[in-house]
Amino acid sequence: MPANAISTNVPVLQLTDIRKTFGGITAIEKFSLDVHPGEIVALVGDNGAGKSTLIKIVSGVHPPTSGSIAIDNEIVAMSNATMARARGIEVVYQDLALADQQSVYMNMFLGREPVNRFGLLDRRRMIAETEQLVKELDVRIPSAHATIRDLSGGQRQGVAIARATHWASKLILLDEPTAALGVAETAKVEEIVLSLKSRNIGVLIISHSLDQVFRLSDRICVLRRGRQIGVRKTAETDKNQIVAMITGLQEH
Ligand SMILES: Nc1ncnc2c1ncn2[C@@H]1O[C@H](COP(=O)(O)OP(=O)(O)OP(=O)(O)O)[C@@H](O)[C@H]1O
Repeated sequence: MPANAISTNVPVLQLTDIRKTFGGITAIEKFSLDVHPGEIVALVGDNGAGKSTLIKIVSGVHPPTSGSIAIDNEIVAMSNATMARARGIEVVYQDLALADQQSVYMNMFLGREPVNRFGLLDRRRMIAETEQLVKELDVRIPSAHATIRDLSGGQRQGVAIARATHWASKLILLDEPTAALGVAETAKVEEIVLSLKSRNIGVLIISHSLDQVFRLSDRICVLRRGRQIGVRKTAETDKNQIVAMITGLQEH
């Protein structure tokens, strides 16, 4: 795939008129958004704006109350995370879902381990695929055999993103992927996120850091109290405008 793959016209993800209520609470209202292959879209908004709820809707954790989700122009119903994964959608959370006691390569395949013709774990394949992906994404870890608990926060998040990349054919959802990391680790993880563009995967990222949003995203979608306030091309906006949209304190 070319290093700077160009977005096609068919969105990898198309959300139309999504609404989500929890009892009497309306968490998301009339929300529509497209994400294209190779595009990074940032979701920003204040606490409680509905960002995590949206990620959970796209990852199959919460079915929407109404509205539609299309993957590659096909309307899909995803009533659990397994169905979303089967559609090529993977999520990376801030609190990592890695097995601490296990090796990097076991984590890459957690719950989806390949077996060889004798019905045994195909470790050779797991290690080879892990090593290749870690190299491609430049995730700096001692080896595929390293135990997760011995890695730094940045290395772990690198493994989590590498795992998502291994399984996601369409879309990766990142929910505050660097919230727990230091400056250098954050820079490395951001580099890995940017490298996903060349794999033609769509990325939807939640971040509270506007600096990060401006470093990574192609477009920024602002949410306030469950409503989409607007979408801006990152190159055509600035932090002041986005802050005004998030807070609703100024005209935009
Ligand atoms: N499972 C749930 N049950 C009831 N209400 C919920 C549930 N999940 C989210 N909400 C409500 O939906 C609204 C949106 O919450 P959400 O967590 O999506 O916001 P957020 O933008 O991700 O916030 P933060 O930045 O603080 O994580 C909030 O009012 C929240 O209380």
